Amino acid sequence: MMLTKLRKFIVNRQKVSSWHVNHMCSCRTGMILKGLISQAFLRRNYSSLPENDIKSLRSIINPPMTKIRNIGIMAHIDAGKTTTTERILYYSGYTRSLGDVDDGDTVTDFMAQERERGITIQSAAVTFDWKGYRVNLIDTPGHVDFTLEVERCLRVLDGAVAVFDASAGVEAQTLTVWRQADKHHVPRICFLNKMDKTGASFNCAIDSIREKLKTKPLLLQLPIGEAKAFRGLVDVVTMEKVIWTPVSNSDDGKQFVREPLTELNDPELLTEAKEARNALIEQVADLDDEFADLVLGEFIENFDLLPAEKLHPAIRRVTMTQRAVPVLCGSALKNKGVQPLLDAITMYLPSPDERNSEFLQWYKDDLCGLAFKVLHDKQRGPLVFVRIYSGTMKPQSAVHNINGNCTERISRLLLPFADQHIEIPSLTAGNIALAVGLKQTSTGDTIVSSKASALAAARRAGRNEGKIHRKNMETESLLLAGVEIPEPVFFCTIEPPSVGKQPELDRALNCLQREDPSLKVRLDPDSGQTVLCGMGELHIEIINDRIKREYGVETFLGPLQIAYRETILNSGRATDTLDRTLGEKRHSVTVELEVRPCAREKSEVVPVIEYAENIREELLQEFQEAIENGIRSAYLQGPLLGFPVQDVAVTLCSLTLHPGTSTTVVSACVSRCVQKALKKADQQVLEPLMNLEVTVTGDYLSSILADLAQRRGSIQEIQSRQDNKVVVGSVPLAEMMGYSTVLRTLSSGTATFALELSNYQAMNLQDQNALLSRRSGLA
Ligand SMILES: Nc1nc2c(ncn2[C@@H]2O[C@H](COP(=O)(O)OP(=O)(O)OP(=O)(O)O)[C@@H](O)[C@H]2O)c(=O)[nH]1
Repeated sequence: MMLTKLRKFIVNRQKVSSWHVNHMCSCRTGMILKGLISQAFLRRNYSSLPENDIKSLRSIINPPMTKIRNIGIMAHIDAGKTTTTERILYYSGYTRSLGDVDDGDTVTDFMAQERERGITIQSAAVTFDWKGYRVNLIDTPGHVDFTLEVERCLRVLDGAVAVFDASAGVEAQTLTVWRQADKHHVPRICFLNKMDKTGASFNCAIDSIREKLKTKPLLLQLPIGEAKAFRGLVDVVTMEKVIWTPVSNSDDGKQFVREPLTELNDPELLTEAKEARNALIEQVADLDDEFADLVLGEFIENFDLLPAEKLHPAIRRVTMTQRAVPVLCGSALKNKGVQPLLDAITMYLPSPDERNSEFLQWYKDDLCGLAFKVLHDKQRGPLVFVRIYSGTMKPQSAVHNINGNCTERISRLLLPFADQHIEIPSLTAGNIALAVGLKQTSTGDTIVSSKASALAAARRAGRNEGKIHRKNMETESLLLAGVEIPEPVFFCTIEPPSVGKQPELDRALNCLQREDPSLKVRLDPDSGQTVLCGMGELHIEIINDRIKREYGVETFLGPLQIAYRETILNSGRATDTLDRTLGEKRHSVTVELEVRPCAREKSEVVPVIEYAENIREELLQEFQEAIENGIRSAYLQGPLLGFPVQDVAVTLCSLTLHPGTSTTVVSACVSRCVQKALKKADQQVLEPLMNLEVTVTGDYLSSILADLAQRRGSIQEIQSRQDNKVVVGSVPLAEMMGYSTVLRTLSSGTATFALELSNYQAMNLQDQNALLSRRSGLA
């Protein structure tokens, strides 16, 4: 019997490690302290799922694809994603008590650091059932430092819920995440949370969604009361009033009353709701021809006669095609509005088979999945979250990793139910699985059933396009698109307490890198020290913290430094020869090349490579690759300070090769020659320029502006948002070290800020000289 095969065991959350980062800060000292105090509650016990839920597993192990929803929750820091997720798990029966972020006992924020800091650092996947639907929910972090984590999740999601603080409307990070969701064409629903909060305004929040997100909000609900008076909502589609009232001393929001809105029970609200419904019908008819035909044909005289059952599918169509976004409201903290949100998720967001996945035709029924997250569990080793796109995944089976070109064995397969992992015998397409035993798989890898299956799919893909692919192109075409990994902007050295501990540190860094591709680790060629490169101060701080806590290695961090870039202001030309005899063989190459400035749209360390006409035609593929490798390696270390070079084009003017010269010698000579040419040009240091958004109450605005002026900041605009001012501008990263502490002091802990890389800009001569002197130890 299926049930007997289910072995249930508890995951000790503190042993499960994981990862993420970014740079946005909230001044929530009180909350952090509360989190620390609540350490005693960290081991909240979820040892048994309610009996009914265990039974329901029989049906939900492999539900029909149409009944699956892979959903992400995304938002700005503090909008209430974690609180909303907790309520969702509670109402769907997967937890027995309500977790509280402020008490540090939520299910999804399970890393110790998260509980202490009261923030969501890494996204945790949670599976649950709601009214016959299987929902896989990913709680994503709201900090800019963790943008990559958000994007990685968006890649595997079919729909998302954007949670807003109704008193703040659209905030900085929401914009970033919204753009990411646009990029991945993820249909969305908006949830205006915190309707109970002082300053909450449904209309202002809607206006800001319309203006800032440039989208069309579909008002499916109206709030009944705002701020302290918030009691419930009107379902505009069904014209029902939904009220949460405490039942027998319990205020957990499980019970609520849904009743038709009538002239008798609330005439004013009825008029308001009728207007909202008519506007909604017109708006949807404008966006959907099928619905427009229906309305024009049967209901043109009286929209009131249009039944909810006819409106729902039209709303679903415009949501799925991202022509508009349904908006709902509530207060997760006060336990209002979450169940209708769950209904909307199942009703309006797509199932896996409604999303376009072109490559699926090549895999047919063979297994194809994307590893979108790796966690390290001390007992069970790496736990890999896999979104299965086609075929079936089974424990005790081998799978082939296309990126790593290796075959591995899955020992067990788990479903992540709240904070328990349930062992399952198989999982089919559309689901999100947790695979145990994959030791080589990293975040972003594509997993298939075997190498032969990958090749068969490659042949189908090749045939489809009517051309023969080169071997590596075949493989590439079968990879599920990964996530763009942003360049780290901070770095610092990291050392173990003794040389003997270095292997342990290396092992820890290896594991952390598999989890988090935005963490880069390199060896300083001059000092031999290990260097950590990350996305923000918080990123590096958390990595260091995890190495200590989870891997037991005491570490010493060097001072945090900025990742500058270098470029040139005019062209430079150089010639170089490398002539070596190894054994009996002579390797000799002479190169002449020119470097010149070449502005690019994006700040990328990707060289533009050109060839003089006569060279290109005669050049063998292997030598072309050797030349380009040489140029790329020269780009990694600029002539001024050894930072990567950008916005420089290289033209290979001439190349003389002695027959039999190895490609390694060619690469080395080209690399040296590029360095020589760069030195001949006028060089320039580029510094990271950050987009900054500070939200502050009016009283503190002037001191914050004065401080930014001293930081070489430039202010683009100051917006008003409720009682707050939002300062939007840009500032060099070098001036933002320790800004969270300064901001906390300047604003008595009330301000928040978001920082995100804009681009790299030239330093002025004075600052550049000061930097060069500092780096050479002269100042
Ligand atoms: N008034 C009010 N406060 C809320 C509501 N929902 C959450 N909060 C509070 O807002 C704060 C942030 O809530 P979280 O759920 O941690 O928000 P988050 O979006 O997960 O935050 P990060 O993980 O740090 O990005 C906490 O103090 C919550 O108690 C709500 O509906 N109303």
